[in-house]
Amino acid sequence: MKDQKDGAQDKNGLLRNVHIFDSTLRDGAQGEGISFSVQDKLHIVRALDELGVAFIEAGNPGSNPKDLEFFEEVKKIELSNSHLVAFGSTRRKDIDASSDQNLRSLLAAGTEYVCIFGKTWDFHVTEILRSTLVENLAMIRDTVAFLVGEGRTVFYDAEHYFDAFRSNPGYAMETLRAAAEGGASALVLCDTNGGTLPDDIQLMTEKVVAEFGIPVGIHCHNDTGMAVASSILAVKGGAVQVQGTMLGFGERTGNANLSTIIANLELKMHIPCIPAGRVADLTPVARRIAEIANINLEGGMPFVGHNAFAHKAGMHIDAVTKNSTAYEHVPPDAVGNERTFLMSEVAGRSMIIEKIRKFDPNIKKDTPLAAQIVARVKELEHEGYQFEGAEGSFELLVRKNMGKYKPFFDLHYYKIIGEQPIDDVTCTAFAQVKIGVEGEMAITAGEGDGPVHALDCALRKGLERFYPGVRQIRLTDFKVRVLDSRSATAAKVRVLIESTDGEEVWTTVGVSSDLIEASWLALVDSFEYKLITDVEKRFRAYL
Ligand SMILES: CC(=O)SCCNC(=O)CCNC(=O)[C@H](O)C(C)(C)COP(=O)(O)OP(=O)(O)OC[C@H]1O[C@@H](n2cnc3c(N)ncnc32)[C@H](O)[C@@H]1OP(=O)(O)O
Ligand SMILES: CC(=O)C(=O)O
Repeated sequence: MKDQKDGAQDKNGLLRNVHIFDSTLRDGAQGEGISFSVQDKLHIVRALDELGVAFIEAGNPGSNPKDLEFFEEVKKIELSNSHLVAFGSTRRKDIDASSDQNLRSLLAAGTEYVCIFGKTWDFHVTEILRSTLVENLAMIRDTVAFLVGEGRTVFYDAEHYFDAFRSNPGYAMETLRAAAEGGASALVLCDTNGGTLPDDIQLMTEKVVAEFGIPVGIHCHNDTGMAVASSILAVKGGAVQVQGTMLGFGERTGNANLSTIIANLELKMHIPCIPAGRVADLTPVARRIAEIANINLEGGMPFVGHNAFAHKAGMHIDAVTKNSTAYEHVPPDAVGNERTFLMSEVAGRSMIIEKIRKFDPNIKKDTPLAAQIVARVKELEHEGYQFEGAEGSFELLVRKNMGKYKPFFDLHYYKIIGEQPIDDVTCTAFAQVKIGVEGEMAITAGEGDGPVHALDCALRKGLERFYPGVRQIRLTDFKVRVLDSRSATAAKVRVLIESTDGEEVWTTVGVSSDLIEASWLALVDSFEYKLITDVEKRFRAYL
């Protein structure tokens, strides 16, 4: 790494002015609820390499057999943009570096890069290591020198650097000097407890940058909610390596979120930190990593969340359709995300017009139809509907109001019989449905694990004969929300059903004071949505 102004070309010929050091697989794995299998780790390595982070801290080979197995497996992957880094601590006190088992494991991992953390804070040396300040300096110097002697490039993580500097600045600097003397290639300042504010981070980073002729890095935890800001200010203070985790995974409140940092460095500060053009892969990579980690990516996460470019207020939607910069700080596709408009009672005609254009590209904003649909949406939202997350039902509503909808079946009745669960029998409900399709009647029955499942089975059986496409529908989510809990059993409920046919995913909504009826309404919308879109697909294929 060189000076930020010059940029640095690594051995793959990539120019980066700041190096991103991803610790998702190490510090991220210390987050609650995160447990990566070896396969998960390999998938994440591929995703990060595709994004082009410079370094992937892949784990602690001295920690557990899973990390050891991972280091064996990862050798088989050829990386295009990233370098793997093995992580561990300085040698144990009062022994030779060469006989330290953890350091032996680090060498066995076979990575060119190694990251070593050591104690910077005098209090940690005496109270946690229970050693002397002099021995700690020797542990740092010996460890780095030993690994460098074995041909490794060593980054030195100064644990608790900022607390240490406040407590005993002279000793904090001595620890960094010990690492530099050992041959460290970067000094990384860690806000381990995450309690330092961004302006202090910048000042204390500047001091180290001025003192040592070695690249300086930053590693922030998010305990004050400012890890991203602190990392950015450290860069302003001269740091050229930023450590963090994708999506901010990590112990306690997490680590600095690299998806936010990368976007800000690239798009706001114009500091290259991943290969040119790759910032447009940020959202798909972030979502893939969330998927692998089995964590729900927060909708409101900057740049990559589902809501990062979702507009709901009518006036905002109107403005964005005229000129997106009116309410967007960057174009969503700059980070691989998408703009969405959320349908709700606070929407206006512009929002509706965008939806209607799918069916009639020539429609104008002042058409009475737009006002009619807005009024109907607002009326239904007043009754308890919510179309924001129910695009399927909203689309049917638009079609019905435009006269572009013909029902596929008529319901004559449905009946539910609840059963007490019997040992070894999973079905707890029975439903009967009578429908008519173009003059023909069908009475079908279904058993299910609960009344909605039973209704789904009965309706599906009735429709399959006429519309074989319904066999592809699978219900993937079912959510119930009580709308007025003060009315006890008479309260209205809103049911949202998510369905898929393997290609598309759609959500539908039903509202009633009766849970079964609300579920039925959402279920019928789901089937109708599938049927109408199938008809249209066939029609388009025919054309
Ligand atoms: C800030 C950070 O995130 S640092 C990384 C923290 N990550 C982890 O702890 C996850 C991986 N850790 C592990 O798997 C285990 O802790 C191991 C395998 C590394 C060590 O396990 P054990 O040998 O059973 O030790 P244990 O975890 O109970 O205690 C830690 C030991 O390391 C010592 N230690 C802590 N930091 C350092 C350091 N920088 N250099 C040398 N020794 C250290 C402690 O003094 C303690 O030794 P002691 O019992 O002689 O006082
Ligand atoms: C090294 C590290 O993870 C820390 O100090 O926070």
